[in-house]
Formats: sequence, structure tokens, C-alpha cells
Amino acid sequence: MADFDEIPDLVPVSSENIPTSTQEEEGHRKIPVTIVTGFLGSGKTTLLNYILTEKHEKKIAVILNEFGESSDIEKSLSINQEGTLYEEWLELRNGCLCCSVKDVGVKAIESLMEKRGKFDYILLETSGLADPGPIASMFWLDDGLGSEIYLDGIVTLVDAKHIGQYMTEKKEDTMINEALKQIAIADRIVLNKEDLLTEQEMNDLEKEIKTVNSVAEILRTERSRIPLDFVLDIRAYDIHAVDTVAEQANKIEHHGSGHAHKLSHDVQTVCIQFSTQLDTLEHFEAWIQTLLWEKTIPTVNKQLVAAEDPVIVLRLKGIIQPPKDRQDDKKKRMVIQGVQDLYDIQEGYAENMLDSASKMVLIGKNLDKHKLLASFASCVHLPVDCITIT
Ligand SMILES: Nc1nc2c(ncn2[C@@H]2O[C@H](COP(=O)(O)OP(=O)(O)OP(=O)(O)O)[C@@H](O)[C@H]2O)c(=O)[nH]1
Repeated sequence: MADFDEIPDLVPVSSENIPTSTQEEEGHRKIPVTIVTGFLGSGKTTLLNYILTEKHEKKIAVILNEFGESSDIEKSLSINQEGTLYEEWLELRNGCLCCSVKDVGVKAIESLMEKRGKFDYILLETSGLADPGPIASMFWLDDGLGSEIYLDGIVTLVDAKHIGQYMTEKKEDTMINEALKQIAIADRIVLNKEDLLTEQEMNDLEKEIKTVNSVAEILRTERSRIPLDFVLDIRAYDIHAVDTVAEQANKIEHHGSGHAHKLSHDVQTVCIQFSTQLDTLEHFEAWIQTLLWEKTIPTVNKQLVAAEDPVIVLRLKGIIQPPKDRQDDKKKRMVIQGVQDLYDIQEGYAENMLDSASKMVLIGKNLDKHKLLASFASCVHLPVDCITIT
């Protein structure tokens, strides 16, 4: 698996240099992609085979992570078209989609669609040991760069029996192990193999998973039997789904980080809410950039910061009330999305949001709530008492 830094052309983006992301541009239909990830043996293949053999109306392409026997630069791609299964090969230069330069992977899928006709949906399995962050970034950014496909969401499968052990595994070369990364970045989580645990054990596990990621929807399954819509049309990166992001932020108040970790890891979800409108986006963006790129909780006077464990943000999403100079419609909101070092702020519209407070969810490590509160208030110039961190 390539490290984030090894993937060429991936530069941190801001609102200035990423074009608008929409599924419909000039009447052109883009194809949603769900990334299906999960630690070894969690049931990804079982899930995708189940989807491939079920009859449904959509033409779904499933890209499995198995290498072809004839060549290790080909990747198996199965297409279920109204219940009939077709097999294709996807040619990649170095065999692994996660490690391919972004254009190669995306272009291979596009040229296959030219040959086979457009799919309605693509499900992409990543390797069991993969960090889904870089591959998510690849699809997310390519959407902005005019590609035929866009990232709809990330589904993480969890082997309920073994995940506790995987989550606490310490690795020398990484601060957060892959099992935790996969849970942290998920928009939806499938707690699979529920037959192997008691009801009480499943309840405890679910609570533990929610301390890591308090916003992802969770579904318990046996043999990965999910309703299809759990993995389709997630709209996790859709700027028009403003109300969905707001709902997710609200969830944290109910079952968020209040539950103490039983397992020893420090990945958690933190929600920052503030009711006062920002004067400008500039200080807000500068704060985000320091957090994401310098991996430190910003202070107004940086000289005062002692060396500390780096802050790691794996996933970031939020709805921000636009600053005064940009609020020309009361439904307008700024939508912020981030995956690891990348983030993006765009304008969106809230149809159903009654609450005008700004909400931002951060999932990561070393996110000290007290420090974040003081830092955010001073750097963004907001009174401390209008900010809540849960
Ligand atoms: N008991 C039980 N076994 C399951 C369940 N789901 C899958 N399995 C078994 O678990 C094993 C791994 O399932 P796979 O679907 O191959 O998992 P995977 O995530 O694709 O695994 P990798 O390819 O190693 O990443 C297989 O032997 C499955 O039959 C379940 O709900 N309960």
C-alpha cells in the first residue's frame, strides 16, 4: 500500500483550486463509487458476491481486490446487469488500484465503461490491509477534475469477533493502525459475523465502535447480508446533502464520546459547534490547515507551543454558517469535507435545517477537547462561550 506522500499529484486543496463537485454537469451523468473496505476476513468478498448474485435493476460493477491468475496487472471486475453476471479485467500498471497513480485507475474504469456501456454504480473493494484514505482522496479529487465517476461513500466491514484485537494492535511504523483508520473514515459500518457473539457482546462492541466514529451508520449482519441501499447512494461527499451532514453532527450529542473507551486506542470523534457567525473564512481555513497539515492544535502565538504528539485527523466534515460577507441567502451553508490531509469547502443549501448553528465533526487522534476549544476560540476570533465541543 502506498503511503499518502508517495502518490503523485495529490496536493492539499482548498476552495480556490477545486472545481464544483456535482453528479449532474451539463446533463452528464456521473457514476457513484462506494469504497468497500474492512480488515482481513471481515466479509467483504462475501458481501460483494452476495450483491453480484442478487437480482436488482441497477447495473452494478464490482471491482474485487483479487489479482487475476494470468497477470498481476489485471484486476477482476464483475458486472451484474439485471441479474446476469459478466466478468471483465481492469488493466492497471502496477496491479493495485490503491497504489496506482490516480489517473490510471480512474481511466481504466472509464475506458471499460466506453466498451461495456455505463454502469449505474461501482463498488470497489480495497485490500484488507489498506488504509482507504489515499484511494478515497484519489476518487474524490478526480471528481473535481472532470472524471466520469465520483466518490459516494465508504463502507467498512468489521469482523465482530476479532475487531477488538485488531483495533488495539500497536504498530511501529504508524500511529493509527489500519483497522482503526478503516473505522474512522467510514460513512457506514457493517458489524458482520454477529452469529459469533452474544447480544450483550454486540452491544458493547457497537458502543466501542461509536467512540471511534460516532457519525457512521451501523448495521449488524450475518454473512454480510445487507439491504442493497445500505451501500448505495450514500451521498457522503455530496455538497447538496447538507442536511445529512447536520444530522450526523447532531448524533454525537446522543451517543458520541460520552462512552469511555474500554479498548486502548485514542481515536475518537469530536464535534465542534458554534452559534456565532464567522467574520471571515480566512481564519477558519488557517485553523483547519494548521490542524491538518502541521498536525498541531493551533495557537495564536506559535512560539508558545511545546512539542506534543501530532494531531491526526482522518476524517472531517461539517456545515458552517457562511461568514457575514457571503450570507446572501439564509439557507446557504458552507460545507467542509476532509479526508486525511485534503479538505474542501464549498457552498451548499440546507433545505430542512431548523438550526443555524455551525457544526463540524473531526475523527482522529490526539484531539484534546480543552485545547481545541481554547485554540478555536482564539484563532477564529469567537467568544469561548458560543462554542461547544463534545
Ligand atoms: N461465522 C461467520 N463467518 C462468516 C461471516 N461472514 C463471512 N464469514 C466467513 O469469513 C471468512 C472471510 O470472509 P470473506 O468474505 O472472504 O472476507 P474478506 O473481507 O473478503 O477477507 P480478505 O479477502 O481476507 O480481506 C469466510 O470464510 C466467510 O465464509 C459471518 O457472518 N459469520
